[in-house]
Amino acid sequence: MPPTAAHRVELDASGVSVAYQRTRVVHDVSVQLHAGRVTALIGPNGSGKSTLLRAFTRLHPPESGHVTLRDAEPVSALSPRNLARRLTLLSQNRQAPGGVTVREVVEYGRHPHRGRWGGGDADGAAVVDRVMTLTGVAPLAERAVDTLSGGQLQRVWLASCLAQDTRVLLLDEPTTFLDLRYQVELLDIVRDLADDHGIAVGVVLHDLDQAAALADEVVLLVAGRVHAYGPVDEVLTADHLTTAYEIPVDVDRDPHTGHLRTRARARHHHRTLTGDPR
Ligand SMILES: Nc1ncnc2c1ncn2[C@@H]1O[C@H](COP(=O)(O)OP(=O)(O)OP(=O)(O)O)[C@@H](O)[C@H]1O
Repeated sequence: MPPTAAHRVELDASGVSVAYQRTRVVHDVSVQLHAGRVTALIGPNGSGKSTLLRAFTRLHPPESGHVTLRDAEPVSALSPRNLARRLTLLSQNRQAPGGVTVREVVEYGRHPHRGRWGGGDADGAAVVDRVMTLTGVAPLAERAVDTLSGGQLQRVWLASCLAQDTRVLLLDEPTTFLDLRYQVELLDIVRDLADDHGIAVGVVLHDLDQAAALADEVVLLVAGRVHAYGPVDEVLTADHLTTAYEIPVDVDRDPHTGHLRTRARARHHHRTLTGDPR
């Protein structure tokens, strides 16, 4: 179902273009993230997904276009502290700091809610405990983060983002490094945050079936431009995906879940079917 008036716009990106040095890699992209909705950003490697998320947070300010939050507040005008109260980004390849515990990293997520001298965050301890339990990192609380596995660390970063308690949650390939169980659990957590807490989620995913199962809307980027944008069924079509990924993609519906299912056709399928021994 398309977003309704009940789904307020939490982040509105309009005509956003982004460049590295002089090379423009995102071209005139307009996307809205709505309260209680999950928007998946998909597209081939290098199509601009991460760059776009970074532009939303002004880590990489757009060269043109506008990014505004609820009530038309421009992201560019907010103080770092106010911005950190409004949106958070779980980015790829964060480096684990040395000599810091899991609990300290998660507590760091509360920084925009603390007063100048570190006090004034009455809910902080409860929020930190809650998000550590939610993400399954509570048993690791006193471990040094630089001793964790990739998947454990990814969940700590997620907990730290959730501790920020923002209306907009941006996730860049959050299932990377996670084993099967935690991939499913993370996607469940994200869906619950949208459904139960009205969070607006923008998430970069490479797994198209995960996007189909999780998202309400999908943005398909190709070479920095929006190739298709809309409800899952309208974007995850064989035509769009075959054009975007330049490989034949079949789409059908999982009879058990009702979600769309995608399958890229490899050349060896053809050889197997035709009995070609090469
Ligand atoms: N720091 C940088 N300096 C110069 N060019 C960059 C930089 N970071 C990314 N790019 C280029 O910008 C384009 C978009 O990259 P981006 O990382 O946003 O794509 P992506 O869709 O997230 O890719 P992937 O799926 O591989 O993570 C690519 O051509 C990339 O090479």
